[in-house]
Amino acid sequence: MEQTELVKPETLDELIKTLHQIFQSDRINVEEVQNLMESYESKPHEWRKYAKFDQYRYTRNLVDKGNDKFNLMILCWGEGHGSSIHDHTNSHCFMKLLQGQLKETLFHWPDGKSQGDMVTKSQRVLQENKVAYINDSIGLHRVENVSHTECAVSLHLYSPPFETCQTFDQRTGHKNTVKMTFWSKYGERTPFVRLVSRVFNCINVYEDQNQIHLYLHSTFHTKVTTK
Ligand SMILES: N[C@@H](CS(=O)O)C(=O)O
Ligand SMILES: [Fe+2]
Repeated sequence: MEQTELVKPETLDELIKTLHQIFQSDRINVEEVQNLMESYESKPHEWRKYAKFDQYRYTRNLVDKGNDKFNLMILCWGEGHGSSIHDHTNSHCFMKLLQGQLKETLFHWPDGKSQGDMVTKSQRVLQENKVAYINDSIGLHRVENVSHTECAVSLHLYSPPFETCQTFDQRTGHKNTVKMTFWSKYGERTPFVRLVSRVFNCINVYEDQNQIHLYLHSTFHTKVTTK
């Protein structure tokens, strides 16, 4: 496939600009995107504002909507955090390590007949600045920050964008459809129910594991946490 000469992006903004150019075309050259993302050298001060962590699980933070051709997001993985085994809803998925290390385990799709554990295909540890690629024809995966002392940050590009995926039970291969949400968008924490905030006359509502935080209107912003 034809490839334009790509200049190494010096900043995250330059990388995003070039991604916009590449994704104008309807045909995607996976190697080209992978090389481009790999050539950007991670500089924490450029992405720190998007990197919002949660205590309990990995977070998904939207960086750019790519003219609706792709979603670019930063995922933040605390010590021991990991994803369930999941698919990528017929999209391309590129994952670049911005900080730390992540273990990726690939699985075969369950065949629906055999009982028992899902079959592992391969496993690797991704190092800083490296880019992994997966789509549904390659298989399913689970990503984990196995470190007990270091967090990890990764940059994900999905094209076309998707909002639901399927997760799989490793022991049985049974699947569930799940909705995927953003912990923050463009560096701002995502309110979780706008309606609730109107009813309760509060500024924002955030869900955080099984706690709900209401930020109430008052001279001083009051935080109320419910169980
Ligand atoms: N695909 C996952 C992250 S990962 O485990 O590849 C997600 O978008 O949440
Ligand atoms: Fe994934």
